[in-house]
Amino acid sequence: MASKGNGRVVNGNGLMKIQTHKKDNGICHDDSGPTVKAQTIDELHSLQKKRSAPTTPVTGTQPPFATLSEEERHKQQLQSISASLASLTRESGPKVVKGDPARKSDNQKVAHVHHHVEAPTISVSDSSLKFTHVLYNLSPAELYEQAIKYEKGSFITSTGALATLSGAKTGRSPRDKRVVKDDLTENELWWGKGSPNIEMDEHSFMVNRERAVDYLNSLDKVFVNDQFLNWDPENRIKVRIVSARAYHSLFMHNMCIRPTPEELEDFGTPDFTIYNAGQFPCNRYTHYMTSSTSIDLNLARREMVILGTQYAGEMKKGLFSVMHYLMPKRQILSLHSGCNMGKHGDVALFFGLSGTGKTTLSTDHNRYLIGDDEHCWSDKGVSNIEGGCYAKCVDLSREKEPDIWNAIRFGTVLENVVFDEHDREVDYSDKSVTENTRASYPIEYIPNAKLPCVGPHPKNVILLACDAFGVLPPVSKLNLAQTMYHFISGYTALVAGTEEGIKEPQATFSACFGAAFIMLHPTKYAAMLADKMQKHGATGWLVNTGWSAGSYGSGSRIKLQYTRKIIDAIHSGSLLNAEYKKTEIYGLEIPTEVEGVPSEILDPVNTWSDRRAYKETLLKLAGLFKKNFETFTNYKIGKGSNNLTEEILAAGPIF
Ligand SMILES: Nc1ncnc2c1ncn2[C@@H]1O[C@H](COP(=O)(O)OP(=O)(O)O)[C@@H](O)[C@H]1O
Ligand SMILES: C=C(OP(=O)(O)O)C(=O)O
Ligand SMILES: [Ca+2]
Ligand SMILES: [Mn+2]
Repeated sequence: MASKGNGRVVNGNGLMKIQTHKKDNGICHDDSGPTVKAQTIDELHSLQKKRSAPTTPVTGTQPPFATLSEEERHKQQLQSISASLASLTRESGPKVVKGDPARKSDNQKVAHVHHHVEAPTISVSDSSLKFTHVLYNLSPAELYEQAIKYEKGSFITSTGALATLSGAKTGRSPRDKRVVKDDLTENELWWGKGSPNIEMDEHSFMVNRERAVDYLNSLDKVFVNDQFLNWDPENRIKVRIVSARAYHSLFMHNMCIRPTPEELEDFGTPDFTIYNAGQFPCNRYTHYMTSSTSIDLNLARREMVILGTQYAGEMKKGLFSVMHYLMPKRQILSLHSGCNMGKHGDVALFFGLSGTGKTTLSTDHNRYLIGDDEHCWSDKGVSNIEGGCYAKCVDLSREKEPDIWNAIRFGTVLENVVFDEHDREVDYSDKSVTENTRASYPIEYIPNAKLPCVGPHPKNVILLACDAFGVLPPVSKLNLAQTMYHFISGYTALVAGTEEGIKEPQATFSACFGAAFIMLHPTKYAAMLADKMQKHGATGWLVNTGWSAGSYGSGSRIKLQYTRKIIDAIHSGSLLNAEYKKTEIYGLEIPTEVEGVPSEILDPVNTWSDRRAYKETLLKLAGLFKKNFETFTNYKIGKGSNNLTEEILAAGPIF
């Protein structure tokens, strides 16, 4: 709208606007609205987006009077990112600039403040002549736009979550994990039978690292997340994740601890860096490679390289492995467990393998959630390693798991789910893509999250096993030796291929309920756990979240509602004072009554119609426990002349 000299006003469409009053009496106000401050459409659009650095990339609207120190800080930060992306063998890396290549103005702005990795020398290859744009700590909204624009299979669901596809891999690839064996790690780490640490040499690592870095540098843009691990401020670890997909960047934004703008300003150089080039395969001619997927950990270089898998859980669990190395060095126990706290400060840990209920049971409407998967137990108490949760969503229902259901909204990454193409309602029962559908959300999406995610020493240590054989009691109270026995065993049972009818359950034993992630020998973690439980008077429990009244195929999974009642009774302390009886073979103490749970299910023998089949199955599983434990019989738990080791050996099934 323009004002003409004669006082009449012309509308945008050229027609005269009727002037009602134009008096300065202040009674009637001008309702035509203020004019915008923009001179052009582009400027107008630029006003729509408020500047909020530093979690957003540097934009062309940066004030011209930016102080030198701020510029210096940006420069240092860019240099740090450039160094991360630099090729270690070629003459130079690409030119790294911050910002989205799709936004021309950004490029121009940054172009004259950009910094090379190194000045090009005599021999220059084409790769060093291009720019790689760095999308640095983008916000969820920006990452949504990137994903939807550029990543096939990205959609917004009816509740606002970002649905993505992880590609060919919909779960972790533990057999493709490699750890660099050098003079230090050779002696420090757990190698050999049962260990997750499959060796590779430094040179092969560098081949894969170069491959990942070259791939990332060949792209127009990469995502960089600078974040933290561990809510214990004294033991916080700075991590950088370089990735090629907005999906990966948003996933890590949710899963790691999000820095405040101030913390990001002072981030400096990371303690650990992940190069995720998951879309690109490793070269199978590279020594130690047995497939085109490789997840490589180099503790000396503090780096991890991912090739040939886009499953995002690989990054989260990869960092967890790093914590399993770093924390015990500081006398801190790292735990594959969920953790929550009651109103009176009573903390419970939930150990268990994938799918046994850590996330489901630690997310409890009546308690504060400290975390669902990865924790540290130090002399001060417990702390969550992560900033988010990663829930299985197969058969998720609003009624049974309302808090997880409600957390699936804007900002949440929904992996591999199936939804209606029009209204985008997710069908959580649909396993067309995979059974391992997942939701990743920031922990504060759970209404009673405990922020900061720390708590006092645990009172209860709950070991979860999904026993598809249906012979373990729904709950047993454990003494310390039994807790150690079951902790080192790390039992659960998987149910094989659901489509092809009924199959035999498959027993899995995974030391410390996380053999895929531990770096040291299991007895190191077990000794620390025993020590801490003893010192702080924690009680151990074994909870079967699996089958009852028969094995998988004839019995059925214990109702979540009953498991929750059992967990409630543990938390309240009422179960500690219940009446107990001892089971045969396993010698487990089982309660005769738990409020809200039918008493007949508490002893599995009562639920099986065929008692002989029960006994056979019980013995079969006991045999598997025994066989698995053989590898540990030569190890001593803890130092000194304690007899815990012998007690632990005697705490397993006896027959
Ligand atoms: N009795 C039960 N206790 C715990 N979980 C159960 C039970 N019955 C069914 N479930 C289901 O099992 C799955 C447990 O998965 P989750 O909590 O994500 O495991 P984890 O975090 O240990 O990997 C969830 O889908 C949950 O709904
Ligand atoms: C992310 C994972 O953890 P969990 O299944 O224990 O939640 C995983 O095992 O890939
Ligand atoms: Ca988990
Ligand atoms: Mn979980």
